[in-house]
Amino acid sequence: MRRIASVIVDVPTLQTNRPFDYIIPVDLIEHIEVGMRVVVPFGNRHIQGFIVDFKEQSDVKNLKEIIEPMDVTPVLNKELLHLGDFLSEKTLCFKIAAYQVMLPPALKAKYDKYLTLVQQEKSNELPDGLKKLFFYQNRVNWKDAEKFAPTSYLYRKAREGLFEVIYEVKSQGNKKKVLYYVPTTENVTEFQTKKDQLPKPLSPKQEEIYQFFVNEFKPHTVKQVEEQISNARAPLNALVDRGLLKKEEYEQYRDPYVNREFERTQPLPLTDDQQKAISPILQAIEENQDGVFLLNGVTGSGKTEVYLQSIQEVLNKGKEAIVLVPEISLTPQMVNRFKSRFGDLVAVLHSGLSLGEKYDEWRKIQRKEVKVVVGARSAIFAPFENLGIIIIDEEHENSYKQEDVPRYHARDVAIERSKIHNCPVVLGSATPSLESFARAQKGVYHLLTMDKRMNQVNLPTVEIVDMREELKSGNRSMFSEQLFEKMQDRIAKKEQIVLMLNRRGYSAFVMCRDCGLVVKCPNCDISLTYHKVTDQLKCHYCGFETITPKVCPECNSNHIRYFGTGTQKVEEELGKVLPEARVIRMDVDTTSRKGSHEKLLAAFGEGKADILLGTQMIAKGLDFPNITLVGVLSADSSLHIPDFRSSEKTFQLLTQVSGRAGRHKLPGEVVIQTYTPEHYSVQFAKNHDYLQFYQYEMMMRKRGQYPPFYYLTLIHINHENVQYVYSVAEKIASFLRSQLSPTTHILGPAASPIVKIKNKYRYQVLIKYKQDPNLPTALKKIIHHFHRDQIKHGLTISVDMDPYSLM
Ligand SMILES: Nc1ncnc2c1ncn2[C@@H]1O[C@H](COP(=O)(O)OP(=O)(O)OP(=O)(O)O)[C@@H](O)[C@H]1O
Ligand SMILES: [Zn+2]
Ligand SMILES: [Zn+2]
Repeated sequence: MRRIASVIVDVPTLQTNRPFDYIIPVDLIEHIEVGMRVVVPFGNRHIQGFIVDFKEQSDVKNLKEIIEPMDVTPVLNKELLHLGDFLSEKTLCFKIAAYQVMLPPALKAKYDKYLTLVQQEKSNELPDGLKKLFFYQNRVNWKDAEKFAPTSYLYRKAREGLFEVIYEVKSQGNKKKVLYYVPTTENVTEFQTKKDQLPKPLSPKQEEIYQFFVNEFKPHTVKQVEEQISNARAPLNALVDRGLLKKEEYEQYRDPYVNREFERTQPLPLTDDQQKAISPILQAIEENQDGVFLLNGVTGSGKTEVYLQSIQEVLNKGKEAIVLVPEISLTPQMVNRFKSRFGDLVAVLHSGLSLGEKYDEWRKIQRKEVKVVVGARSAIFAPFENLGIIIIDEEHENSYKQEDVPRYHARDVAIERSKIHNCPVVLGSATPSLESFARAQKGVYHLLTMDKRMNQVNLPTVEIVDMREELKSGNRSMFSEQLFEKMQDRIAKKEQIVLMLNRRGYSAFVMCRDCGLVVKCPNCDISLTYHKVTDQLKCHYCGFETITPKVCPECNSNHIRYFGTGTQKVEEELGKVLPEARVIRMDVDTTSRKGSHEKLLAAFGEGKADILLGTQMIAKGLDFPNITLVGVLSADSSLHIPDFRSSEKTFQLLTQVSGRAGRHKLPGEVVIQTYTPEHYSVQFAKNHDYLQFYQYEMMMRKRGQYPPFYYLTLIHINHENVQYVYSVAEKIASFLRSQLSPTTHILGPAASPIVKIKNKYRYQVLIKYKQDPNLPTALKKIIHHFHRDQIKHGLTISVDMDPYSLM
């Protein structure tokens, strides 16, 4: 008899990072399963927790009882619970944080629980009160339902499939409601009586609609009525006035792609290159072999088709697939390729969806209504139970690493899941991360190469322009002569242009020309970003906002103005020098509204603009046949970020954006403007030479003792008092020196590149090591030791076992 449940409670502290035992109430014993969430008493509160195990007995006396289950079916299956342990080991996070990150955010927010009646035909079996509730609504609040039926009855029937339990996030934010016209009586007979008792007869049109409701006695929308009766709105409202109908709003099932039609595509005959690349993948699928394939295919080599046909094989075997793409390239273009091939079998998860939409997509996965998930990082936790492949497109992207707790990398989770499911992982990129390529070179990953573009199309020719020379020869514009001439040429030929402003770690700021003051955030050590539309200055770390000062706060000069070649400024300049060009601008400002990203790209795809101007968000994934020119306005700004990966990032960005040109029949050209033309990132990008870049960069990494030669761990220590931060950081560093191997390097403590965020000073200790078995224990000891100070004094110590941002 399972009498006792072990529960991980939702209190993220060191003391609670272990299961607590609770008694299962007798009437719930048959409903409760491992992986469900429950409400339990904890101290004098009621909190959430996850059941991780059952026990016959407990060593603890006076156990409390579980108050109620929150789920009808487990939200975490056995595998996901295991992944939770894996995450908590690997990233040193609390278990509860690991479980939470695997669930859609709607399940973490405050919500109401509803029931919907799935088996309509059985409505007669319902207890009377409940029957009435369902008569009027297609969903009933759980609390209301409990007034008419015992809780255990509701759970039992839900498990039998009579109801479905739905969680509705309480915030009104993004709910989609639809207006229904509802009969005001309980049944048709009363409806007819009520009509007969009306003082005046119905008009012919009203009569028609009345009959419509008699025939189908349930709530209808205007649209539903108008499928049979035209111009129904006015008479419907008249029937409301006359008391036969009432208006009610219900929420709709939200499918973000519901009104989109996808033309079905068929598999393309593969080229020889694609054939060579896919066959070991298909073999691994066939033989249920885990293993990692690194698909290194140049831009436009047809990697997507390799993914699609691998997935087809997986589906043929009755299994499921996860495809991760970077958030920013979750463009409709990418999504369409999967939807067009696999139709309704595809669920899409990205940050543009509302909480409710995300939850709906997640439920489709859980209920096995879909077989393929295309999504950003967190889609790696899709609750599939029969995975046949995991694909990570643009595997070099930093966005696969989560910067918050739990600080996991989706690639690591993918590999862990592939071992459980005995399925392959495919990492695809034209510019793989150094770490992955090094593993492939060592034979840890299986390297697959596609070094030619589709249909013998050449990679675009790349011209490097030294902007220092331009300036010397008197060109003060932001466009070099070469780029400007080519832009004129393309506009005349009605071909399209992509202009990228490399803004990594760089944005418009306000500076005083007299005293040099840059306006900074009062809470954070970072310059405020200028937003032209609102004429405001904003902090990207803490959200601080202020209007732009008209005089310098330091010296009172009125020569204060905004700097930085922001996209807005380029747009203005284009308006002056190429007034005939139609420009679409894409940056954080123009894409902040839901769906705007996709609208802008669609417009560009339809040829409604000559120039697509944007930040690095336009560098990836776009596949438009008419783009024949790519211009990069400032190749170097990403080179000067204090990060050992800045050369790699620059090379990747330049190669990716170049890859947008000349992908189909028309040949492509690229112009890269730079102040450091001699830099190897720029030079190797010019020749599309990944291999040479790799070799050179590996040499640099070896010299600097950076990954992939060394592993890194970064500890951040934050507090309002700078002396206190420093002394804690000192203690941590010297403790580590006493514990770790002599071959491990401990750098710091040092002030972080961003010294202050949200009024907290930041110090860091960086650990570089090849192998250090004592490291996890030493780190855990540090966390234990400072635990009290963290809670009491607002100290924060964060540990990142694989940092991608060293700021
Ligand atoms: N076997 C094939 N036959 C004909 N066309 C193909 C084939 N495979 C792919 N294509 C087409 O080639 C183009 C480039 O393919 P795709 O976009 O997949 O490249 P990619 O390798 O993902 O490039 P990037 O890394 O730049 O995104 C697409 O328009 C695609 O439809
Ligand atoms: Zn000044
Ligand atoms: Zn700030």
